Order: sequence, then structure tokens, then C-alpha cells
Amino acid sequence: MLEARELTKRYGSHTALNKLNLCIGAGEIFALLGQNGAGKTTTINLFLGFIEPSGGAAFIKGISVAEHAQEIKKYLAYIPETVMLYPNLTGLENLAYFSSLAGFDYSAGELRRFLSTSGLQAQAFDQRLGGYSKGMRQKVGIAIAVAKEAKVLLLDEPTSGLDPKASNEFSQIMQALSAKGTAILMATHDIFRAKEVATRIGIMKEGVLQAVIKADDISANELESFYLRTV
Ligand SMILES: Nc1ncnc2c1ncn2[C@@H]1O[C@H](COP(=O)(O)OP(=O)(O)OP(=O)(O)O)[C@@H](O)[C@H]1O
Repeated sequence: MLEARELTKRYGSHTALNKLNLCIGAGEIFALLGQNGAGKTTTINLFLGFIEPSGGAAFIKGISVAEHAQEIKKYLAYIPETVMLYPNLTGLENLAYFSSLAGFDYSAGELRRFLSTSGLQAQAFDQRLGGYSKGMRQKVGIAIAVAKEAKVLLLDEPTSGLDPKASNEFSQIMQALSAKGTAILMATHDIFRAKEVATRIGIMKEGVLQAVIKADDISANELESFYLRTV
């Protein structure tokens, strides 16, 4: 579903991402760990087509991101660390607007269902997004991804700043999406959450993917020790 082949990004003489080879299949949740500046956001931005590769290529469903930037958009949803959207519109209105931009025409009942399956409390649906917490805004972002029927979900530091309950709800929602076949790539510093939610975990250092581990093969403590030895 998501594939990087020798994917490279250089800024001048600095190599932010060096020959990344990676495949993430339908229903997989891949968590990318690494210290600040390791190349995680660069990887996500290359899959999104926000930046051009200096070498190699990124593919979504076998389609080159660099060559077909417009076409791949219909398969993708991106949830940044802080979901911004329109603060003066309600959660429901934001969802209605962004799903209509993506070409979907849902009834109010369908839109409400997307918000509730994304974990947003019903009383918040008609409140302005400007008053939402970070976790609530993220849920609207997830609802938009679901409404768009995104096959691929890219998330940058999705649990940073979330309280433990919101973070736990986030894990459950990701697992429900993966069970429906969504391919998920998330960049995170949250080792515990990565172990809990991901099927595979990659550790990146100085632009190089150093190791890929199956989450079932390792405990959270072992993952933390391995991470600290690797970075
Ligand atoms: N536009 C840019 N111009 C120059 N260098 C850049 C640019 N964007 C990123 N870099 C560099 O590329 C490297 C990788 O950055 P990246 O943002 O991918 O790291 P990261 O793993 O996401 O870090 P963090 O955990 O802090 O978000 C860093 O050394 C960064 O300084």
C-alpha cells in the first residue's frame, strides 16, 4: 500500500533521509521512532508529496507520489501533530466541509456516525472547534480520514500532548481502522504507545532506518532498551 524505494532527501550537504526501503501493507500499523532530526517527518512529507525526493521514490498503491501528486491524494489522509481545521466551524461543520471537498455528500446522520466512531462525545458535535481540546480536534481529523475512505493514514506525533485516556482511545481507533484494512504510518516518540498499537516498529537514526521489529516479538521494556542502544 505504502512503499519507499531507496527514498532519499538531501538538504545541501545534509542527508535528512538516506535510501529508505520500506513496505507497509493494508491493515498494518507502522510506528517510526527516532530522536529529533532523525528523518521521521521528512519520510511522512515525502509520502505526502509535500517535498520532492533527491533520490529514489515513494509509492502509494503502486503509484509514484512525485509523478502523480494529485491522484494519490484521494487515497491519503494526513493528521499532523496539531489538527487545525476551522476554529469558527463546529466539529460537524468541519467534517461536512472537508468530506464534501473530497467529493462525498453525506447526510447529517452519517456525519454524526463518523464523529462518534472516531470517539468524539456527542455533545461536542455542534460546538465550535476553537474550544476543542487537542484530542478532540484529532478525533475530528480521524473522522475526516474515515469519511474520505482513506486507504492510507499518515500521522505525525499523534499522541504528543494527549492525556492517557485520550491516548488509549487513539490506540483503539487506530486498531479499528487497521482491522478495516487501512495502512497506517505514524511518526512518534511514544515508545509505549508504539509497542501497544503498532504491528511493526522502525527505529531511525540520522536518516537511516536502523531496525524494524515486529511488535509481538518484543516487550515495551525490551523495546525501550533496544531503542536507547540504537539511537
Ligand atoms: N526544510 C529543511 N531545510 C533544511 N534541513 C531540513 C529541512 N527540513 C528538515 N531538515 C533537516 O532534516 C533532518 C530530519 O528532520 P525531520 O524533521 O525529518 O526529523 P524528525 O525525525 O521528524 O524530528 P522530530 O522528532 O524533531 O520531529 C533534520 O536534521 C532537519 O534539521
